[in-house]
Amino acid sequence: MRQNEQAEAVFVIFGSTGDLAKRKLFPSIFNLYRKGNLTNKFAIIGLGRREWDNEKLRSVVKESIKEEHGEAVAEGSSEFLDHFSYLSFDVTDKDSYANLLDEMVLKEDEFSIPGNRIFYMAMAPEFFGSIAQSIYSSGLKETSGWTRLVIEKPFGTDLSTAKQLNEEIRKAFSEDEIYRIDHYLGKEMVQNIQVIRFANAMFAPLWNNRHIANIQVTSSEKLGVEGRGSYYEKSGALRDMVQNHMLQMVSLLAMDVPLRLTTDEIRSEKIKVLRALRPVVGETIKENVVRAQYSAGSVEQTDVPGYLQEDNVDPSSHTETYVAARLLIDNHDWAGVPFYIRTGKRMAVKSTKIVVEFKELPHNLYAKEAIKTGPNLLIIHIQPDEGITIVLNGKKIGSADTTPVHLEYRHDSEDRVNTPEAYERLLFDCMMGDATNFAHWDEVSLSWSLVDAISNAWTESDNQPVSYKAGSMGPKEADKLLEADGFSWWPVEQM
Ligand SMILES: NC(=O)C1=CN([C@@H]2O[C@H](COP(=O)(O)OP(=O)(O)OC[C@H]3O[C@@H](n4cnc5c(N)ncnc54)[C@H](OP(=O)(O)O)[C@@H]3O)[C@@H](O)[C@H]2O)C=CC1
Ligand SMILES: O=C1O[C@H](COP(=O)(O)O)[C@@H](O)[C@H](O)[C@H]1O
Repeated sequence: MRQNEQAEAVFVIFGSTGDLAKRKLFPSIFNLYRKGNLTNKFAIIGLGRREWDNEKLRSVVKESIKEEHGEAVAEGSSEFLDHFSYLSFDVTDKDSYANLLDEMVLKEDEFSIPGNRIFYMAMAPEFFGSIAQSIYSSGLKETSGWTRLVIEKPFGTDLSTAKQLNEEIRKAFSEDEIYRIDHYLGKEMVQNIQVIRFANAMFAPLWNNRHIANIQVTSSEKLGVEGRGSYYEKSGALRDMVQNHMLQMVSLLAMDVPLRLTTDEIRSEKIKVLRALRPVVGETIKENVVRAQYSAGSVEQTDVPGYLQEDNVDPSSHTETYVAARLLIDNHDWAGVPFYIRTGKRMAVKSTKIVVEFKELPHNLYAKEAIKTGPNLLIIHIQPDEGITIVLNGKKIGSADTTPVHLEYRHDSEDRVNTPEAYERLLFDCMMGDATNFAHWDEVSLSWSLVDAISNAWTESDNQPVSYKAGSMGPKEADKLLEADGFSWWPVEQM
């Protein structure tokens, strides 16, 4: 994150009494304040239907600070908490917006804020369009400063609903005022993908189908649906993770070198990748996508129910909790290189990792029948550990044999103390007007097209999810996906 830059704005949180605000937004805003990335010229106006008052909101914010930083820091946060106020507010009631305008003007005056306004939609997506239009029609955008709209996921449930939502918000905000959150784009090591690729002479020339055999992107979770059964039933892993986080990582891995490190140039290269992704349609679904659902099992020695036994889940549901896919990019650099992605809930480990497997040398003197050399790998550890590993072949000490040598760089705990969390980084970028790590509409619409094609092919072929045991690394069908190409998943557990 850039140092010595400070934001001055009123920040309106629609849904400030909810889970996201408490767990992610309040701690992130506090961290920005603590690090000096907010001046005293800021105010947070929290909205929700509950009959809270300023004191109640401040006590919730204080509690979230305490959970992250402990009692002493929370006790010393009163100056920060003074910037928070609360309005009981029903987003469907037009009169509420007039009260909000009064409150904003009051706060701008109190904290000498130069009219900059951020509207953060931390609410159920069905409200996004109408809130944006009410912001516009109630004059909340008429200010001497800038206005920005931050939108949480999910951005639609398919291409058609996403288009409709986009049209609604575009009536009130221009594309460059809209910040569509994908929190993976705020993760330290996701942001590092571009640096690793574009700032290293040892990778840049090799980053193509002449030298790379395949790329594997895994995001596995130990958690189940955690009380979000009704949302997840309609979403499944395909819409919940693939449409956004997984395809964003694929586009960062496959994008061409941008002309400059500007928002427009980077986005335009990412968009080209999404345009070149081969749609998985009709019969090709069977060889390219695995759809699965967890059955009862054990995660960390604790018995857990299967998906069908979770609360608010239809006991005969066909919703997938796991997806693995082979994606192909039809362009000059990537033709013939499979990008394998997999994501699932209730798996053996929480791990997000990228493994880039390089092609073997055409003539390797050391690759003899008895002595096998392995491929070179670049592993990007995104979470829970952060860093990179490069796997090379070296000589086994005292022997003529070769052995894999791991060169590791992991962020140690000292580095990580001051590492901003994804939301903190993204909030700061939004305040600074940097939309690079937010999804442009073209990215959203292209990824929905790909996901809709998969979803339609599943429906047309009456494809049902296969089963995997909770606590495993997914179904055997996902292994076969790679075996068919002569590859296998690199383990993400011990790497
Ligand atoms: N929680 C998370 O970890 C994540 C959440 N998200 C997204 O963030 C958004 C919010 O999620 P989350 O915080 O979990 O949801 P919650 O259900 O916890 O909170 C919903 C919020 O919306 C408010 N609300 C609902 N209806 C109205 C209304 N008519 N007028 C005013 N306020 C209303 C609620 O206030 P009240 O109850 O006081 O009316 C509450 O503050 C969703 O889009 C979700 O997909 C994305 C990633 C992660
Ligand atoms: O967007 C989402 O992401 C989380 C996983 O995020 P992570 O940062 O913990 O990897 C996932 O649990 C959730 O279902 C999904 O909506």
